[in-house]
Amino acid sequence: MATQDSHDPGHQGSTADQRLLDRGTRLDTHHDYWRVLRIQAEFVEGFGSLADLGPAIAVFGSARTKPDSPYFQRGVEVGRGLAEAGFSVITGGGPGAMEAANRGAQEAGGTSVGLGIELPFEAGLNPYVDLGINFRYFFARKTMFVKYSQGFVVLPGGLGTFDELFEALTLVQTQKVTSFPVVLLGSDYWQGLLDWLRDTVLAAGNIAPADLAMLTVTDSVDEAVAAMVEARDA
Ligand SMILES: C/C(=C\CNc1ncnc2c1ncn2[C@@H]1O[C@H](COP(=O)(O)O)[C@@H](O)[C@H]1O)CO
Repeated sequence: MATQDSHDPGHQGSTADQRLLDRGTRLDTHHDYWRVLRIQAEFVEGFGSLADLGPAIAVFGSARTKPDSPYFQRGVEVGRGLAEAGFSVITGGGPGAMEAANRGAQEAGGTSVGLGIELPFEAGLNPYVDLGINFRYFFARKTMFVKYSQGFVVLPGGLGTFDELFEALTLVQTQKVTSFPVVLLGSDYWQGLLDWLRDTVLAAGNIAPADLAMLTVTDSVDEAVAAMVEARDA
């Protein structure tokens, strides 16, 4: 199923998130009352569509990863490996690393899920999504990633990927979710972040050693899949 109803006629050129959050509209309380109903509907649709998904892993990574990048290939492999291990694969439904993981999952016969987001530059769901939902609001969509997955595999990415990664880490740190493996795939890309977290953030006392231990960095797709299987079967 792929719903494509996120556009609001009469609001061409802006997104629902902008109308909720952007300067000039923040104090628009009259419309905000009605927005609450749309936000509620988005949660209802997400919960309704994903409730029967079964064990799933979310794969994140850059929307800009090109098909000729080694990380695109790794995305395909991780999608395939997770599907072969019995997981549904959830991504942001967009291009790049998301498309790669959806493709691997679909080609392996797994359930390939895309949680798209309404953006000013519309890209639409990638063609490898079997179960697709388009969200207007980032925060509703982010709830779905965490609620319906049992762990995250994170390929190299930018701000959107960091947002998803650090939200998961914060939820684990504050024990809002427990037993939630987070694997960073690609040591050449991620090791610098790990070094900074250890040498600067941990050294400043702003995180605990246990917080750093939440993260596994690997170059092995098999190891990433194994970490998810181990947490599922524990
Ligand atoms: C940039 C382009 C299209 C963007 N389309 C997206 N579609 C769905 N989800 C997206 C998109 N862009 C970002 N996201 C979310 O953030 C993560 C990737 O962000 P990053 O900044 O690229 O790392 C991703 O996991 C999505 O959930 C046109 O090429």
